[in-house]
Amino acid sequence: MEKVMVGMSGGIDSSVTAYMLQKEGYEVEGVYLKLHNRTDGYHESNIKDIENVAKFLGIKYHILDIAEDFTKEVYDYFVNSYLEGTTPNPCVKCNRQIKFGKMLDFAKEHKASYLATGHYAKTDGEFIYEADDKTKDQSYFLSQVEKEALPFMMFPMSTYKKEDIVKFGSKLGDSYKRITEKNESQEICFVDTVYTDVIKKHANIDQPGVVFDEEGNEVGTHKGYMHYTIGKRRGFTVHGAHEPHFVKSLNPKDNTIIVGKKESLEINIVEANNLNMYIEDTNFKCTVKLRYRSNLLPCEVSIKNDKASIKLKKSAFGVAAGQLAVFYIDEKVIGSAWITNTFK
Ligand SMILES: Nc1ncnc2c1ncn2[C@@H]1O[C@H](COP(=O)(O)OP(=O)(O)OP(=O)(O)O)[C@@H](O)[C@H]1O
Repeated sequence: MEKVMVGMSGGIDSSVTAYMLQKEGYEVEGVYLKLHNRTDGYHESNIKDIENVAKFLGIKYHILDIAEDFTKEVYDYFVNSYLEGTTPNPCVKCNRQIKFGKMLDFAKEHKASYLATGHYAKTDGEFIYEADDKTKDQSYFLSQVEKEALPFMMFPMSTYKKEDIVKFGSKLGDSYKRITEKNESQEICFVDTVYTDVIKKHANIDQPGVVFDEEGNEVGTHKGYMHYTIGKRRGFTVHGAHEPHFVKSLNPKDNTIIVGKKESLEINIVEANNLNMYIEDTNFKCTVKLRYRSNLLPCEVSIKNDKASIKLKKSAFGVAAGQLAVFYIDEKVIGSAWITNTFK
């Protein structure tokens, strides 16, 4: 029997994933990653749920304490990005380094042929594709996973709707029902409220500063640059403005922000580095997502010296350095790169 290691979070998707793979005839084992050093009962509660599911299915489960790696690769990067005035994407880092890095290594060490998760995405071992449930699709977050990892990945949720998984799970017995009654996990697993609450633990974010317009005129005040991301339009003052103003850039060095009217935030060219490509081509046409919840924008990409220059067919608004540009052809992810600069 082929073995599959399932990354189990204590949530419904990964719990149903384990059930489905067992029904398909795989030998299933689970692994729970302790990603943070939390002492508030968070891990204990997740592990209890996993234990119940494991008992119900009659499977083995492991606990892997990976908090040190997670802190270094994901958490510190997240905090530092805000200090540097960029907008991070911790889930993308986690998928590459932790879930399909360290957790995959763990699965292989335990002689599993595959690592399955409850992500909403598809893979054929060569590429990643959007999931059928477009409202839950997580292909964006998976696009930095190394090409070498793809043949080992399984996403049994790929063709399902989240609501159907919840309905299905609630009928599987008490251990599953309990999980469906939990609150949905938050978007970023270590952010309980808002990102600024996390950053506050590491820096004094409430240091008022000056707001400039694009011509360099002092036009107002703000609460501290770390409160803002590109495209934000609230929480700062612009004296005498009749139209809404948006954050155009953040300057950590002197704690200033530059704001402009909507049209001044429109950009046509995006530069990105640290590429992770699933194709060999260096000049191609495709569509690109410049943040998770954005539309697919038609573009032309040219890659040179591990840098991508992305020429958009139509201008985009509020594109932030630090976010990921993910390249698609139809539903297929062909690669991704981290945004460094944008130009009109
Ligand atoms: N702490 C963890 N340990 C092991 N695997 C995890 C952990 N957190 C997440 N995963 C895996 O990654 C998948 C996607 O994570 P995400 O945080 O998006 O979960 P989710 O959408 O809330 O899913 P679930 O309902 O399974 O929690 C999960 O379905 C699970 O397979």
